[in-house]
Amino acid sequence: MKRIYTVSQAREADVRTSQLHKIPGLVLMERAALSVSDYIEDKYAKRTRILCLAGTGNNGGDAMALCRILFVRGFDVSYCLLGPESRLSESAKIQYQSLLSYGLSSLAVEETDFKSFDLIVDGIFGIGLSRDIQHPLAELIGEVNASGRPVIAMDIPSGLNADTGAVMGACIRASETFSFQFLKPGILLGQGRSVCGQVHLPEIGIDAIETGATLPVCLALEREDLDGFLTDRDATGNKGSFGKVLVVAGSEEICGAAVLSSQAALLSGAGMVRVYTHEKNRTVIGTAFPEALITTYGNSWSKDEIKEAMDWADSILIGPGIGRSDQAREMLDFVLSDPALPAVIDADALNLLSEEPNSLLKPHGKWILTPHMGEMARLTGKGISWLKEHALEAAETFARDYQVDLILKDATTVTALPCGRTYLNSSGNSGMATAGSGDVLAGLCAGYLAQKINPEEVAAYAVFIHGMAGDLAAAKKGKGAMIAGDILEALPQITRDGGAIVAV
Ligand SMILES: NC(=O)C1=CN([C@@H]2O[C@H](COP(=O)(O)OP(=O)(O)OC[C@H]3O[C@@H](n4cnc5c(N)ncnc54)[C@H](OP(=O)(O)O)[C@@H]3O)[C@@H](O)[C@H]2O)[C@@H](O)CC1
Ligand SMILES: Nc1ncnc2c1ncn2[C@@H]1O[C@H](COP(=O)(O)OP(=O)(O)O)[C@@H](O)[C@H]1O
Ligand SMILES: [K+]
Repeated sequence: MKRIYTVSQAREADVRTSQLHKIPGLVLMERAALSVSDYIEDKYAKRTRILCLAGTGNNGGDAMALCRILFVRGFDVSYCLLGPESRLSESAKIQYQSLLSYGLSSLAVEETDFKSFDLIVDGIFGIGLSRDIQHPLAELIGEVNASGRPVIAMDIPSGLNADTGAVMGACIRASETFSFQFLKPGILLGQGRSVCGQVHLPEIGIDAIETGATLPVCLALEREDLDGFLTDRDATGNKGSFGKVLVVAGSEEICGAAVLSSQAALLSGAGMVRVYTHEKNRTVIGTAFPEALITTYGNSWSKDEIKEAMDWADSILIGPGIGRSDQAREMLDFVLSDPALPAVIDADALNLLSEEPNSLLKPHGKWILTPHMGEMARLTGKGISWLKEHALEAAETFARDYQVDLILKDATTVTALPCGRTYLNSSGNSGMATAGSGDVLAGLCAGYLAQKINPEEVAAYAVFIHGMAGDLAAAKKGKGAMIAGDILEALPQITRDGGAIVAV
């Protein structure tokens, strides 16, 4: 599991390390530069022409320290200092003076042809970027990007907001990013994934900070974390003991969502799935998914029937394809009046809730909400572009205010828990932007909930596994051709192998 630190958390960790362990910032800077120079030495020949672009802050200090180390190691390296000497931070000034002592002075940037270098190092801005980049640096960044040369970004590509992933005026498009010690949210959110390239996380000796109510922990799951998630299936278990899922899905006009979500619930390992749907769907669901139990309603639905199904179930999923009719609203109200049943609330159920979000405030147990950005916009009244720039904050606030697990689906899905812990998902790909993909995720969540597998963290793990299945589907079919059924089909490939879950 990787830690993700916001700018203020990264700064707090730096200060803490310096104060508690008496390690000066210069030592951390040296280690940051060493981690990149070791990498360059492994990957590039000594004749490689390298240009380090250095701003006046500590990010520039990192780049100048790197320039010195590479020079001492025999590389053909130069640097451009992008700003007056008078603006240099304390540590950057020391790095600059050290370079001068080796006889290395800064190239004049206006006379520098970026194309004449084989590798460019971006140390213009790091986490200290505080406003939009403007002329002339914005044009310079454009020229670096247009040069077509590989770029290694120190800490974060210059111009990327480290907290949100928004591009601030202009942004370096890096082929590789060395994020020192901790990931930053902006590397995964917003434009981060498209401008960071391959991300490295070198240890440079910064202490992890203790995090509490004021500092929520943000994490990224990795494949190894799944080892402890799915426990061995009890050899003596039966279909009743492996969890029963009630899926309230589909309506008179819509059927596919019910099939996809209920199949995902069963493929998660749950013992039984019962679909509660409109009678018109019985034949289609029975044919497409003969393993499902099916209970149907017609023009009117029966409270007794759905209550009986809820009493039977260990978890419920409500929403995919239920529409926004009065009937759907009544069913949703009834289902949510049972605080004991763990529930996944998806799709149309979220749209219905957005008409009266206060109903989320009534007492409840485990509720997982799975909005995409459009549904989140309706739930919160905020615009989609605002939400995209504030995904982390929006998800954390919603989870805390309504005491629900909030899965905010996007290219990088944010899962926020009411306790303050948040996950940014790193699996998955753009091929998953295909109709029905979200239904599969909702079914997975309900399936794991019914099995009572690590209920606290189940939402984040389901998102990660869903993304892994999407990656397998993309490998097999291609991102353009894969459909939600391919994600379903890939789920069984994520299997246990000697205690470790591996994608085969
Ligand atoms: N501390 C540690 O222990 C370690 C820290 N490390 C490194 O330090 C980095 C953080 O360094 P930092 O705080 O000095 O900020 P940095 O990103 O260099 O930029 C600040 C300068 O930019 C300026 N500026 C901002 N926006 C601007 C704009 N749009 N256009 C123009 N100017 C703008 C700003 O000016 P001001 O806002 O004050 O006017 C200031 O002069 C971090 O990312 C990592 O690489 C590593 O060495 C590991 C150990
Ligand atoms: N570019 C992308 N990269 C990774 N995952 C994506 C991307 N686009 C969409 N997804 C994932 O695909 C799923 C789409 O869900 P949703 O929008 O609810 O689809 P639907 O309503 O059609 O089922 C979500 O889990 C989302 O995180
Ligand atoms: K940078």
